[in-house]
Amino acid sequence: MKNLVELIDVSLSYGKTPAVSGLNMKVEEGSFAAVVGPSGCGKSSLMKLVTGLMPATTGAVVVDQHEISGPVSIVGMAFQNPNLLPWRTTLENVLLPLEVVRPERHQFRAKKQEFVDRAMDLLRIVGLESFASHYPWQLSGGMQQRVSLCRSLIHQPRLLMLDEPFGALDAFTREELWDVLQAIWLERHFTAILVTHDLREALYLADSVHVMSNRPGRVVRTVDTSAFSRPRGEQTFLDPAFNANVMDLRSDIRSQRMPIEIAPAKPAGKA
Ligand SMILES: Nc1ncnc2c1ncn2[C@@H]1O[C@H](COP(=O)(O)OP(=O)(O)OP(=O)(O)O)[C@@H](O)[C@H]1O
Repeated sequence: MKNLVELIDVSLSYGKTPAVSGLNMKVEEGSFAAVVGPSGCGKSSLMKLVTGLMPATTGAVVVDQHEISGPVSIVGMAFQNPNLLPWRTTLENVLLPLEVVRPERHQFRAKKQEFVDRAMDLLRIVGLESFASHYPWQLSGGMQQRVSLCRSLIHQPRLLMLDEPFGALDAFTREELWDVLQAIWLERHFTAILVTHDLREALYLADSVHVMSNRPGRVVRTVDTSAFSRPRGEQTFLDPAFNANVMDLRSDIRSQRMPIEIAPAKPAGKA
């Protein structure tokens, strides 16, 4: 299988601050990759590099066999905040990218029924078919995030970038959404890169988990999780190998974290 994304010895600095350095990573077409690491290690910077929103300071970012030098068109993005437009229904929110992005915006009137069918099909997979006419305020946080996932896939991107998409949800809803995302991915088989702080989420969803070092970030270890059969579910959490992997990742990240310096307490009575 060919790589859809490849980062080759990439560095990115913000002024004098190096965010990532010596970053190498490969993501096979059709696979699901996750990126974990200590806070501030450069996970969001990696997202900006792969989508072409930020150019690499040195090194090369290759997407679909081409070294990129600007925003990438084959990508869809989903973030922690679903950012739905409150005056639009679920269906209208999902359709929004097709109304504003080329080439679909020029075909929107002519192909509207086809686009609506496409949106309804996505809403069916995430279990929201009967909420197509509801407004965001009539939906729970988890339902809004499902809509956001459908919106990020409506233009049929080959690459889906997910930046902490479930970070704001409660633990139960989050786990529910893991299965929703897994279901869409199993049906559509796009390539996915998920940035997350949640190690169980990374291991549950991905085929490979890339662990980043402290800033400036680089990949220090890649864990192959393809041994856990799909679809994953309750049985995966009960697998001792899964939990051993969680513990290993936890110790990887702990060893990367900056030590927190705690000033010694001043003796009582002294200013
Ligand atoms: N616009 C900027 N200007 C200066 N420094 C920046 C800028 N954006 C990020 N940084 C620094 O670069 C480093 C990497 O930031 P980035 O947001 O990529 O990390 P992250 O791993 O996504 O962080 P977190 O886990 O806290 O969300 C951080 O130390 C941050 O302080």
